[in-house]
Amino acid sequence: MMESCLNTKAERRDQVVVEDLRRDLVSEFATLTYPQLSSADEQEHLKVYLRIRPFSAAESHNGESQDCVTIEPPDTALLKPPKLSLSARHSSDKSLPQTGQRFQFSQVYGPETPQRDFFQGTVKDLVRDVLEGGNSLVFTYGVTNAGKTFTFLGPDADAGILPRTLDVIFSSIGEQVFNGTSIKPQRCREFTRLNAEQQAEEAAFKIRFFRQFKENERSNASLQNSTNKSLFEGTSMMDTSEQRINLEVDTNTKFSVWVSFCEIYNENIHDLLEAAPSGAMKRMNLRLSQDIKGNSFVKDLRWVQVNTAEEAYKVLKLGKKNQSFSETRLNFLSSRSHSIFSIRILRIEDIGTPRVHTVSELCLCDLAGSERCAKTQNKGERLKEAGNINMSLLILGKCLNALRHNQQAKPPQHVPFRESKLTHYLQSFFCGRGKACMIVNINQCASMYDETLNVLKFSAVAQKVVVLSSRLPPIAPKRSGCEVSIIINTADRDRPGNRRSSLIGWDSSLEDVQEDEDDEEKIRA
Ligand SMILES: Nc1ncnc2c1ncn2[C@@H]1O[C@H](COP(=O)(O)OP(=O)(O)OP(=O)(O)O)[C@@H](O)[C@H]1O
Repeated sequence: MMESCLNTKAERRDQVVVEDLRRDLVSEFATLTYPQLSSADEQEHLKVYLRIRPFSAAESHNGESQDCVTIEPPDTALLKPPKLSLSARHSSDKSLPQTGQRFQFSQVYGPETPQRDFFQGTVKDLVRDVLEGGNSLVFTYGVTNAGKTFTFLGPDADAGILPRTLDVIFSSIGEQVFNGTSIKPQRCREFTRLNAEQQAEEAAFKIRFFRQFKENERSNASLQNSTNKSLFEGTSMMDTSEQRINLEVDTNTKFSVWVSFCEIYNENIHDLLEAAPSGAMKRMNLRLSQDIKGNSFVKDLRWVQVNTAEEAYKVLKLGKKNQSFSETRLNFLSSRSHSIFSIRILRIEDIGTPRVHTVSELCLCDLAGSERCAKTQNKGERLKEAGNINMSLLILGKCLNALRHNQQAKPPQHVPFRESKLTHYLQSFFCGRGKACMIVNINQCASMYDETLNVLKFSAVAQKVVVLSSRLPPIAPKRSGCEVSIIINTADRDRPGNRRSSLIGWDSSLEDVQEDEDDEEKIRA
């Protein structure tokens, strides 16, 4: 973790003026603490988009195409059981739909939808939001082999939402990239200033990191295995030709872009930007922490400053290489972990000592697919992975159900966010940190009817969840927690008469992040 510029805690405490501290905290909590929403809060339903993938040649050949899914544009899908499905054969079970069920979404995208249209209809607005200082979460949901990774990442020649997001961010920022290296995001909404030594460390990491990329390019050229090749080939950013977003900012406004990439694998969090250790060495487990506003963040996760879309894309590719994939019976390249790629944007007024105005985040999660173990015939490690994947998705479902319940009825139910790492991490996005959008992927195969029905039922609940989105004002001079980092790090901090003392108090309370005790025990064991 970055060091604060004040050296000792005692030094900080000496300077706290209690009344100032109280005033700062009151104004912070008045606007930030949910559920006491202020007028600046927005409430909207979780956006849920359905994407139906096309049949593969083998699926068509094997009679999987039985008109199970019909689209009723623009937002409805009708699911009918295939004639030969297990459910249809058990006609005595009256609880099973025999004529079909309709499900409504924010929008339904059919199998012929190009990646570009899908991106523009779903995620592009969230990219605009993050450039304007908002926070957003995008997550994919669906059974294994339904097209989540295709939608999220896509092949190099047909980029998915994530590479397109990177492209739009950098084409919109254009020349206004902040090339300085002295400011780094920290925790959730804070940032810190780096001293010369820390800046040199960051630069050295980046050189080492991108050197790996060159090495991969070389070894990739000699790869015989088509599985690995399809994942890791493509070393340059494709031209997605996405239209830039017009940002109305003056020439002194600059944007500093940082990315991180981690996975949740068997309930452990791994940094995908750290190379996987060789041999019997285990990956380091990272911990979830919370700032005092209740926002979760991964402690000690590596954030890399990227100045171009190509750099960001390389980070994505290298991280992907470290992710846990395996071949399963249903998907030859199945994600066995939930991967979380986060983009943080610091909007900076770059005159004299640069001042950070907002820290915003777009978090993109490609969730591993739920699966029926009988169908996948998984054993050993694959079975354990599947158990963990299914468990965390089940808890996500429970959380959405409880949120939905609490919005409709009393007494409120406990929302079990803490029962899985995934939901614990995502919690703040459902509780006021920003907007959330879910992408549901299905395939239309007759043999997947039961799973598809479950996914669509899950989506129907999600669609009704209301997400609270606190539109945080830009960082106000000498008031917010973020400003603290500037104040305590600037050279003029000892000038008499400023209100630094109360802000220092706020900062030291931010140091007091909560650790997940279970994790700590696990790591010790
Ligand atoms: N819209 C699409 N157009 C063409 N092919 C697609 C589309 N969506 C998915 N596919 C293909 O379907 C197969 C499965 O897709 P993908 O690997 O994205 O599934 P997944 O849901 O991520 O699976 P898992 O959860 O097991 O990782 C891949 O071969 C992919 O190329």
